[in-house]
Amino acid sequence: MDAPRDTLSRALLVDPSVFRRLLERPDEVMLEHGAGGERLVAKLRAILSVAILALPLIAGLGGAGTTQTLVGLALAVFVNIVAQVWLALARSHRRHGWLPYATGTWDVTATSLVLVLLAMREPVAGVNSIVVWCFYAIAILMTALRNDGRLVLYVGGLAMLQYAALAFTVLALAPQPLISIGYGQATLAGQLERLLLLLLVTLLTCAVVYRMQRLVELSGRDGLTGLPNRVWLLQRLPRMFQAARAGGHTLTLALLDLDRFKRLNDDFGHRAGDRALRHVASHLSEMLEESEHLARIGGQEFVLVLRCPIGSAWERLDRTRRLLADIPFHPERGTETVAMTFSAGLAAFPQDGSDASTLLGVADRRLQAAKQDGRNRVVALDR
Ligand SMILES: Nc1nc2c(ncn2[C@@H]2O[C@H](COP(=O)(O)OP(=O)(O)OP(=O)(O)O)[C@@H](O)[C@H]2O)c(=O)[nH]1
Repeated sequence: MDAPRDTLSRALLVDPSVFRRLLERPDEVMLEHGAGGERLVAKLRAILSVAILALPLIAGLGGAGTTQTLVGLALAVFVNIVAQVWLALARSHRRHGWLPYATGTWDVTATSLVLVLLAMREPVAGVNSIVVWCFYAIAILMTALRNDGRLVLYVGGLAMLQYAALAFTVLALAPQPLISIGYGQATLAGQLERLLLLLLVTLLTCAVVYRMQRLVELSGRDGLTGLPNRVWLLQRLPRMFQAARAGGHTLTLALLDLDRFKRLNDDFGHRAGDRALRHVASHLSEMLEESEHLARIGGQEFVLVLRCPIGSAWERLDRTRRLLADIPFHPERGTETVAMTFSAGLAAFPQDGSDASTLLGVADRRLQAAKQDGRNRVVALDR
């Protein structure tokens, strides 16, 4: 399935993995930011549509016929109504996955329709107007605000297809040569250049979206262990809670802190401490099941999000604690082994709280109790 995509991306001198990533569904946080981008685009469209109302009025004052002015006015009102509908949908609380595709289709098709109207009056105007043609490029560029590579490729592809159909129809049907004082001469080479420019704008917009996705991804990773970090966790937790509520299942948050980690750093140095953190991270990762997460939220602090009730979470984590303590860790070559242990506090969603800060607060209280009780233990209940 990937072979044709890979060939295409190689032909465009793009790493196939970049192309594949652009065709993937962006993660929830990117889509959430993209919904904000959709609102911004909807506002811009609404403002631009109001400005379009002035065009038939100016034409009327400039001597255009009454019918022509009224038709222009009716079209401008229609454009405004549609813009207001898009704005209302973009502002609604529910996120509509189809909305960016519908508005992208509208932006491109509205541009094509204006060019068709121009071409009906004067063929060369339809294919040589710079101002109207630029709206294709604007429609493509605006997809960058929605953070979705699939949308950029769709809108860019649609713009190229519609413009190619219009340009070749006009070139084939209109009397030659296609020339006018206001719009110059329309040639096949000129039209191919315009299509190439649309392709370039699409690829550049793809590059912007890809880089943005990479930046978001990097900002959510811990450089030492490669695990998700605090930012990642806090952004995703509300969605995880929503999904748990919808599915009617319990989640357990575990806040873990390595025991006497300062001593390990002091005795063997920071590099040994870093290796210990990676050692613990890889061991904790092994206990995760599907749709469970492990994040490093601070120096020697980790959070586990487990998809099970607090009782089974306690059993699983306590088993992991005992196993970790039994695995020999060599802080340095030739030195004796050190037992790595941790203390942890658990909190259950929705029983102990229904938001991240409450649950982390409860888990922290229990973690502190575990430390006070002598460390190397998991606490699931308040004393
Ligand atoms: N090597 C290394 N050390 C870190 C990192 N982040 C934090 N630390 C160290 O972690 C240690 C944390 O020490 P404390 O907060 O006093 O806690 P502790 O020694 O683990 O003691 P308890 O939590 O009470 O068991 C400090 O020495 C920090 O310098 C890191 O990324 N790498």
